Amino acid sequence: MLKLESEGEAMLEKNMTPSERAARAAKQDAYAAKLRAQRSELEAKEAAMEAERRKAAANHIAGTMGIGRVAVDVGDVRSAYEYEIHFDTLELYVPLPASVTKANQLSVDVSPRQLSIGLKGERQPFLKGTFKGTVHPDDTVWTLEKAHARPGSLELKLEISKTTPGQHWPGALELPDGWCCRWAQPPTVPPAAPPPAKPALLSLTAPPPGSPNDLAPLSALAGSSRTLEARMVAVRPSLLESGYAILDDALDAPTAALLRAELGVLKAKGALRAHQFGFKDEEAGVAQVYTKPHIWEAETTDASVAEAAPRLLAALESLAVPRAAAAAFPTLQLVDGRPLEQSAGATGVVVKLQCNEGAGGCFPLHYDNAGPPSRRRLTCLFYLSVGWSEMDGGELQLVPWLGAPVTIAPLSGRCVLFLSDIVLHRVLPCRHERFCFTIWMDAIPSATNRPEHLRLDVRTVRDPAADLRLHAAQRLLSRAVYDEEYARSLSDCFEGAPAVGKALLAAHSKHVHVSRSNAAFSRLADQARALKQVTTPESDTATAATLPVFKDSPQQVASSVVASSVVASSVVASSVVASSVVARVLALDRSRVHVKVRVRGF
Ligand SMILES: O=C(O)CCC(=O)C(=O)O
Ligand SMILES: [Fe+2]
Repeated sequence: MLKLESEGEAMLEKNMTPSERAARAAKQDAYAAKLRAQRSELEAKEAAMEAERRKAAANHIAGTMGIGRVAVDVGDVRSAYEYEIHFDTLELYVPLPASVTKANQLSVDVSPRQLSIGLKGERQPFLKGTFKGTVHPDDTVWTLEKAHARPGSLELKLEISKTTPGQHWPGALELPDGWCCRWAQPPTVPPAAPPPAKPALLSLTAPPPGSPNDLAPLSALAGSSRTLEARMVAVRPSLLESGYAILDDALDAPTAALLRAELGVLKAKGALRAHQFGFKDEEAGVAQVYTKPHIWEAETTDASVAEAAPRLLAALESLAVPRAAAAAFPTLQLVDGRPLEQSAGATGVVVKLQCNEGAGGCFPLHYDNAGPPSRRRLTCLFYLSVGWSEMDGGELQLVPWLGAPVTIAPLSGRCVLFLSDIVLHRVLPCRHERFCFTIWMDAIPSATNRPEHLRLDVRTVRDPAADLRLHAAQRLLSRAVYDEEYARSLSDCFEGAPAVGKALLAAHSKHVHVSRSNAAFSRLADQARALKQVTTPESDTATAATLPVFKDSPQQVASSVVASSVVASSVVASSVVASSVVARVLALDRSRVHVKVRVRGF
């Protein structure tokens, strides 16, 4: 019964008949019932909405229309990718290796169930997974954006349409078991912080007190091959575009000193043997084995090494150079040092330990892969000469095809990488004992010495500089083009063994003579020689005088300008970014200035 509030209503009720009063009460009851029904309907609706909201909130946490950061064990990388799931799209944000600056470096493959993202030319993608729902691959947009969490670097943004809008997705991608991002780089380093002055790639920690000259603990090297890989990735453009790259401080000072000491022990124990090489004397028609003066060597597989320096072997093994190089240069199709299938114990990797005696030990011009049966693709040299000075000699000289020779001091800790079948090189005479080790890495069988690398159709070579710059067929022309340089390097190296030197020189001249009997070949060689003379500064003559001190005489100013342009062209020619360039005037005459250029901070 409704309570009557107003005085007027009370008066009305007083004057009503009983039947009127009953009818009125029924009407009021019906109205109240209707109100109650309406209220409970409203409450039910609100409850349903609240349930919806709670469900949506629960789903949000589980990933539907949610966002997530997927942390995977990727070494230094904090997250593999981030995602946002919207009503009808999935957005992924994938951090990229520092080497990626353009979208066309990436290979992005989207199928209805799978995603794979990698660097073009690399065998393995760095991110792959199965979508937690299905997508329209054709309705996918991907762009490179500045990574909001890592200033200075880029990330890949993918917008992918879900096939069923509004569908619940419990996350974005299912990653394969044990998946690991292969390009690990350190985004944890705050971008504003200055990088460490010269981080060493590979470091054996200092020996614990009381165990001098101990190479343990090698566990300190765990992860250093990843650092080496990252530094190799950074020089990949230089290696692939100019054929060589230089990594300074690849070994830190204590590590280099320890390795050098171990090599010294090997030498002292007689575990290094004199360098020998086979050479077929065409006149005699038989292959002979000769000894190269003042060069002592051993391979790490030699029993003498395992016996004399077992810790050295363990240390070299721990540096994991082949694994890092195979991962950093996938287009070279290198083996990675693990035993090869079907070839009992062979790995395709050779590690040579070397000592050049100071009595002039050197190497004449050669390619490390001169043709079959060699499969060498990458040469990695590590120098160990503590306190090297210019007086000591023993520089490695690379001769990029028709380009300016690059003279590289064997500075302790320095690593030089070059393509074994494409970079002609020699070692200048040593005036001081010099230690180093070389790691040669083979490529898979079909990757080197292919038929087109072993013959030269002279009619198809239009521009001998450009066409053969990175082509192993340059080896066929090399002796004719660098005739005098081969001869000079042979004389330098066999000064102490004149009979051998004479035989080698005669064989070289004969080789050039025979190949030049083909007129087309000879023309091509001359064309290449002409180009070589244009691009090769005469850099290894006369006495040094420092360049930038000249200020007063016009001739001196002019010489600075000429020298600077030579410096600039050498730097460009060698595709190197230099932090400092030292140019030295070696000789000055009326028309030319001969400069020696040293580039630091590759
Ligand atoms: O000692 C060097 O710097 C390089 C040696 C070399 O070229 C070789 O062993 O093939
Ligand atoms: Fe070599």
